Amino acid sequence: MIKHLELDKVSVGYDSTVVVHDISFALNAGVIGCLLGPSGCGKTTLLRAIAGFEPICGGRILLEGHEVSRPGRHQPPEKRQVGMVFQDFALFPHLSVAENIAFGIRHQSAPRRRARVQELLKMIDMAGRGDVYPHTLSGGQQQRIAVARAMAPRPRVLLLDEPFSNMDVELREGLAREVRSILKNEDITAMLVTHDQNEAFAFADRIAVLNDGRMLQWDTAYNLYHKPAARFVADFIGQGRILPGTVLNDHEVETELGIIIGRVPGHCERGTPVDVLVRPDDILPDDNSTVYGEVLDKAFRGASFLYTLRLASGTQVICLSPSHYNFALGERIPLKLAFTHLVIFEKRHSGEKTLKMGF
Ligand SMILES: Nc1ncnc2c1ncn2[C@@H]1O[C@H](COP(=O)(O)OP(=O)(O)OP(=O)(O)O)[C@@H](O)[C@H]1O
Repeated sequence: MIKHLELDKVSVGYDSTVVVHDISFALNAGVIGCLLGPSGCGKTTLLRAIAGFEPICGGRILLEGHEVSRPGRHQPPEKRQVGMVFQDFALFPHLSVAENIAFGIRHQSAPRRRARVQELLKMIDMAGRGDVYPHTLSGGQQQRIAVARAMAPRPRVLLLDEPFSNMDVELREGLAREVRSILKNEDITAMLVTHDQNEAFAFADRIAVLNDGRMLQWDTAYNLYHKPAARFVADFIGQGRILPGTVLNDHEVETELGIIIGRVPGHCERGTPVDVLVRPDDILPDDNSTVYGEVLDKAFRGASFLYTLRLASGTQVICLSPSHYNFALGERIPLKLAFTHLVIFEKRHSGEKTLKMGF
């Protein structure tokens, strides 16, 4: 399988300050990746290095197997055949929708150009609207046109820098899903930058979680949620709380809620104190249980309630339950464990080192 985009220990800096350290991952043809992380973690810097706008100070970047960046040498952006989509669409206001899409293929023959524009208009669900001007369209329509324009020359890789962050929150996920299916339709290899995990989950096949210029995990959305490789990933992705526990053996951890079964890393001996990650879907109300939590807060989500519960020790956990369990604030509710993945970390006071999680 050809690796369309490959980063091999890439570091990027400004002047003498390195802001992105040792990043390695690869995208096969047609795969959509994402750089996800908080503000200032280096996402845009890395995307700009892939596009060729920033030189790198360590490692190598390869496009379709060809080296395009290494320290002291890099191919300019216009030679890389990389498409870019930006947050502000950057459409040309004086050009029609069709002319915007045709911009990157203006050197092709008129019949080829027309055919490609019609094909893309159809793909973005705007067939017959090629003559209108961008300002008459919604933000979502304008962003789909920006994507079509970037796709027109069939780039090796399409890079998208926070393309949905100008949209209303309710529209973002839907648009991310729509654009994903447009890219998948043409088998485009792409890389998205975002700080919004819902967008990342809706859009990407593989996600790199970055913090402070370092990549902590390169994985599927499912694994980032259920098998976080570092405490930061566990905190940043999804909701969850930490429950103190004690290792009993290589497959059991004892907690206040009962014994949790999973794979415990080999170096954790019996008696090791650990922090157990508890997701809202790891706990359920159960009338037959003898362990209780007091309802401190509840949020109605239609099909479900999200309860914040205080256990007897004072530890708080979150419980996502079907909405027919309608408990009152202050009520004590019986709970059972519904763990499918055991994720444990060394106690905070021993530093941020992650125990390889068991699951
Ligand atoms: N042109 C520049 N010169 C010097 N430092 C820069 C420059 N651009 C970014 N930085 C620094 O590099 C680090 C990473 O910035 P970058 O913009 O890549 O982060 P980001 O994750 O994309 O953040 P955001 O989500 O806020 O856009 C930050 O500390 C930032 O201050």
